[in-house]
Amino acid sequence: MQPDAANAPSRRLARVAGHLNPQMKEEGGAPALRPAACRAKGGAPGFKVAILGAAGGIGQPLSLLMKTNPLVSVLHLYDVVNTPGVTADISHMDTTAVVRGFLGAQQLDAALTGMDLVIIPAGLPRKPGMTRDDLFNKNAGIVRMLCEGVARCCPNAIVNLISNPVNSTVPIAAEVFKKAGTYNPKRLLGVTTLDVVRANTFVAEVLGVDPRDVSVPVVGGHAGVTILPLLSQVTPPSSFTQEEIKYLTNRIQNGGTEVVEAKAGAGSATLSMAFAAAKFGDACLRAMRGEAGIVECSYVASEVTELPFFASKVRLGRSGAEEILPLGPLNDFERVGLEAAKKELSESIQKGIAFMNK
Ligand SMILES: NC(=O)c1ccc[n+]([C@@H]2O[C@H](COP(=O)([O-])OP(=O)(O)OC[C@H]3O[C@@H](n4cnc5c(N)ncnc54)[C@H](O)[C@@H]3O)[C@@H](O)[C@H]2O)c1
Ligand SMILES: O=C(O)C[C@H](O)C(=O)O
Repeated sequence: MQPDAANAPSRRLARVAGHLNPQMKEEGGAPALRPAACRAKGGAPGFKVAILGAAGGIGQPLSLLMKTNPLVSVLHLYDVVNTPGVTADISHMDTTAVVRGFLGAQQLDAALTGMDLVIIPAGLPRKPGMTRDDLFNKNAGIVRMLCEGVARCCPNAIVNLISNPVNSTVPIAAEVFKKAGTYNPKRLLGVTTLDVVRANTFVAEVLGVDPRDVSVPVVGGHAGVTILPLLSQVTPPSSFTQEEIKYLTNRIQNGGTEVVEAKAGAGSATLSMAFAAAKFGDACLRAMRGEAGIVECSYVASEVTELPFFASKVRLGRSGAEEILPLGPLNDFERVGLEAAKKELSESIQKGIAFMNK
C-alpha cells in the first residue's frame, strides 16, 4: 500500500530538523539545537566567518551584526560558555548566513576549520582603575591558545584581533603564527576601528556636522597616549583651535576609560565596539571579495616607524593588509604625540614578544 502523502515522512523536515547536536550541551543541561544546515543550499556564495568569544559583551552584538552581513554565508560562534543559547537565538534571524555554535576547547578546531575570517573578542574586559595592560596576564594566554587553533585549522584566514591589550596581543599572535610556520603579516590585523569611530563622532560634534561625513585617521596603537588622532588630516579639511585639539585628543585617547567608568564595574565598551568590529569585518570581507580602494586604520606589522607594529591607514585587499600607507605630514603637536606613543608602544610590543619566548 502506498503511504498516504500527508503521512509520509517529510525529507524536507528531516533536513530542517537536523534535530539536536549532542556534542553541544550546556553543563548539565539539555542538548543544544543544531544549526539549520538546510539553509546552506549547497554552499551559498559568501565567506565563512568565526567569532571567538561570541557569547561575551562584544561577541553577542557582533554575532548579530555579522549575521546581517550578506557577504557571510556561514557564521561559527565559539566561546567557553553560553554558545548554545546565543546560537539558537541568532540562528532565528531571517538572513542568509547559516549559524553554528561551538562550546569549549574541545570544539575549537571544529569552529575554526575552513574559516576565511576569524574575529577575536575573547578575554577579560577592564574595570574602573585598570589599564588595558592590567589585562595582559589573563588575555595573553587566551589569545595564544586561540591563535594556535587558527594556525592549526585555518592558517590562511584573515584574523581581526580585538582582545586587549591589543598593543601586545597582536605581537603575541604574530609570534604564535611564526612558531607554527604560518605567519603572513598581511593576514593579522589589530582592530583599532573604535578609536576612529569615536574620533569621527567627537570631531563631528565639535564641527556640528554629520559624523558619517567625517573621517579622522587615528594612528599608533590602542591604549592611552598610543592612540594618536591626526586632526591635521581630518576629512573634510577642518581647522581647530589649540583648545579644541587638546580637548579632542584627550577625549579620543580616553574614550575607552570614559565607558569603563560609566559602566562602573560592569565592563567596557561592547555595543560601540561591536559596531566598530562589524564595520571593520565588513571592510575586510569586501576587500577579500575584490572591491578596490578600501582603506581602514589598523594595528599591523609595519615599517611606517622603526617599531615592528604600528596602527595606520592600511589598504585592504584579497589577502588582508596589502599596503601600509605612510603617516603623511604631521604638525608639531602630532610629532610630540608620536614620540610619546612610540615609547609606550615599544614596551607593549616587547612585552608581547617576551611572553611568547620565555
Ligand atoms: N580593540 C578594541 O577596541 C576593544 C574594545 C572593547 C573591548 N576590547 C576587549 O575585548 C575583550 C572582550 O571584551 P567584552 O566586553 O566582550 O568581555 P566579556 O567578558 O563580556 O566577553 C568575553 C568573552 O570571552 C570569552 N572567553 C574567555 N576565555 C575564552 C577562551 N579561551 N576562548 C573563547 N572565549 C573565551 C568569555 O567566556 C566571554 O564570553 C576584552 O579584552 C576587552 O578589553 C577591545
Ligand atoms: O577601554 C577598554 O578597556 C576597552 C576598549 O579598549 C575601548 O577602547 O573601549
